Amino acid sequence: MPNASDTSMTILDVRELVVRFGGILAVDSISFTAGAGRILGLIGPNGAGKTTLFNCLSRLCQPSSGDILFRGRSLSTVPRHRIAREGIGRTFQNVSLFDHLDVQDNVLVGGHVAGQAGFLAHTLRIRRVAREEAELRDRARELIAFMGLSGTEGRRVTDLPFPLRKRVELARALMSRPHLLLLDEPAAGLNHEEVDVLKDQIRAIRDRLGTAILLVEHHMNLVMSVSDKVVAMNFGRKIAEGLPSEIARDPEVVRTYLGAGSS
Ligand SMILES: Nc1ncnc2c1ncn2[C@@H]1O[C@H](COP(=O)(O)OP(=O)(O)OP(=O)(O)O)[C@@H](O)[C@H]1O
Repeated sequence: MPNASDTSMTILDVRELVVRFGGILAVDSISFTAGAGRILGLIGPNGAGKTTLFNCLSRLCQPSSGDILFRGRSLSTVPRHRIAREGIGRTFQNVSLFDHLDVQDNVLVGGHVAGQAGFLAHTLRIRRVAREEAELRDRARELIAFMGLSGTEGRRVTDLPFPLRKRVELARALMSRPHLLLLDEPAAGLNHEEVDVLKDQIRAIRDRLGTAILLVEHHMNLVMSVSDKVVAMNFGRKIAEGLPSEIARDPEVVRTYLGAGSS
């Protein structure tokens, strides 16, 4: 059983992070760590600051102060377009795929951010690129199977039901072999059976690929059953941090969130 306070293998170290939007303090001096190969659940009611924090991790949002260390290095100077190369992958709350492409090509897109050959080399079609392409295709095939999408490779993503589109997005995020995967409400729009499948897939990403996951989610059952550690937020502040069982009985969490009619 992982220990929530074990920081010996820290992959993410959020230090006194503050984000202001004009007069609004969206993130109010948040600090926490996430372990390598562990699942961290981030919960809180609407407006708690989860998305803002999440966006800082993928560099879509610039903190007002504080720092985020990823694998011991500050993200403060990493430009947004380099974040995948740094080893951070993400999915979006509203699935974001290339509608005119099929499943395989959508997944392949995720591999090109991590490719070594670069755009010019791709254009010239040199041998190294051909080899790299073949490797990427193999990996895409593996991940498509891993996400239970075998047989859909040639289908346009717009022809797939929503739960499968979400899986395509996950497979694409995994193509770059992220050390940390940011999942923004992956259970949104899924029914009970689909959430059960998602639970298994999230655990498999941790256990078989060794990827750390930061999970922002309103679906309490999902968060509590897959997370190794949970951080609870309210009004931009961290109100609790610990094992799911500790968070579930934390009085402030119960008062501000769990008692507010969650799933
Ligand atoms: N771009 C922005 N400009 C101004 N205020 C913002 C902006 N983004 C977020 N906020 C405010 O910051 C606070 C935190 O919002 P945030 O979206 O991070 O919360 P959240 O926990 O993700 O909520 P939800 O669960 O509804 O997605 C809210 O008061 C919100 O209105």
